[in-house]
Amino acid sequence: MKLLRSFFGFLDWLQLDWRRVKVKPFVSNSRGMLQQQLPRIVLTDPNGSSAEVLLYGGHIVSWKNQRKEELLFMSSKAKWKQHKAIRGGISACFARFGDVGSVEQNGMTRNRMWSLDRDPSPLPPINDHSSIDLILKSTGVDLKTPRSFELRLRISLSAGNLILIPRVRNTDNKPFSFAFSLCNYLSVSDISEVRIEGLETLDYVDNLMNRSRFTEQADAITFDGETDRVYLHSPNKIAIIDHEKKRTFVLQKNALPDSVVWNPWNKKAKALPDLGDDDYKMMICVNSAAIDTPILLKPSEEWKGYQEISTVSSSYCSGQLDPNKVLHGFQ
Ligand SMILES: O=P(O)(O)OC[C@H]1O[C@H](O)[C@H](O)[C@@H](O)[C@@H]1O
Repeated sequence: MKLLRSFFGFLDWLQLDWRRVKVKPFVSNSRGMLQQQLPRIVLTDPNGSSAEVLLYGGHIVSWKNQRKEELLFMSSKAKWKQHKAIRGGISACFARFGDVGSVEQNGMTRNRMWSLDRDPSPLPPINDHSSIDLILKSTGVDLKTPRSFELRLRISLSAGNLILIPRVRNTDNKPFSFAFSLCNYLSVSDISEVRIEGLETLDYVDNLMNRSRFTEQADAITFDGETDRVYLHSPNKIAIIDHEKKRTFVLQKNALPDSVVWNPWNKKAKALPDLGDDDYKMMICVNSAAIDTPILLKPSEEWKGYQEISTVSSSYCSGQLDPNKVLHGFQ
């Protein structure tokens, strides 16, 4: 009884409808080694899809479709360790991205405890069961710069769609600039069978070549080795085609002009302690980001981004997918 009372008290604190949003104290055993005691929120959609969000890092650790198939990659060696980001899922990297400068690689927002945001204004308050608003305030955060900010993330689940709306507010008395990335680890059947369309002909920064700039020559991005690139001024719609699964992720974005494409391949995978040796075959990171031109915010100003991922089934058409159909035809 005492346990039940504290459970409903916790829901009350979260201001969630207990019939529709579940809060579980443990991360599911089925997600690799992520069995630590981390509060998570489970969003469900009437058609059967679901998403699991940790307050730690505001991290989305699972997104399942109506058929209960997992759409996000989670490392087989994923573990929770204080001050470390979880390898997999979707997380928001704020303030910096890449290993430039003296602050933490890919920002510190992935390894701090976020809270439920009771006042998401000026976004309208959430009145449906498949969304949640999270907030991370700079108070108490040992970040060198920016000093004072509020980082918000709205996560909304609907039939076949996962929508993220990140926002950053400058609560300092002087301007600051920042880089931002939504790091999406997508689950794929076999990286050698994956093709990304929408990034062809773009300029990119190659992180594996001392950040030199190149222009993409291929008519689609395919993978046969380590890849770590920032595609500049990428279109607002990108298709990630998994030939073997006959599934296409359609990634739409706004106010996030760059796209990071990362796969560590075998050598780097072995060097990463929280990634299984063969895990690289089942993942592709396609991040929606603002890196090349940092975002500048004056005091009290707010920046708002947008990302929507959906899946459509795709099939071969004489050995090739029609990129126009993938990018424009499946609405
Ligand atoms: O190990 P992490 O900090 O999570 O970074 C993982 C990867 O994220 C990005 O996609 C970067 O482009 C890579 O350079 C980096 O190695």
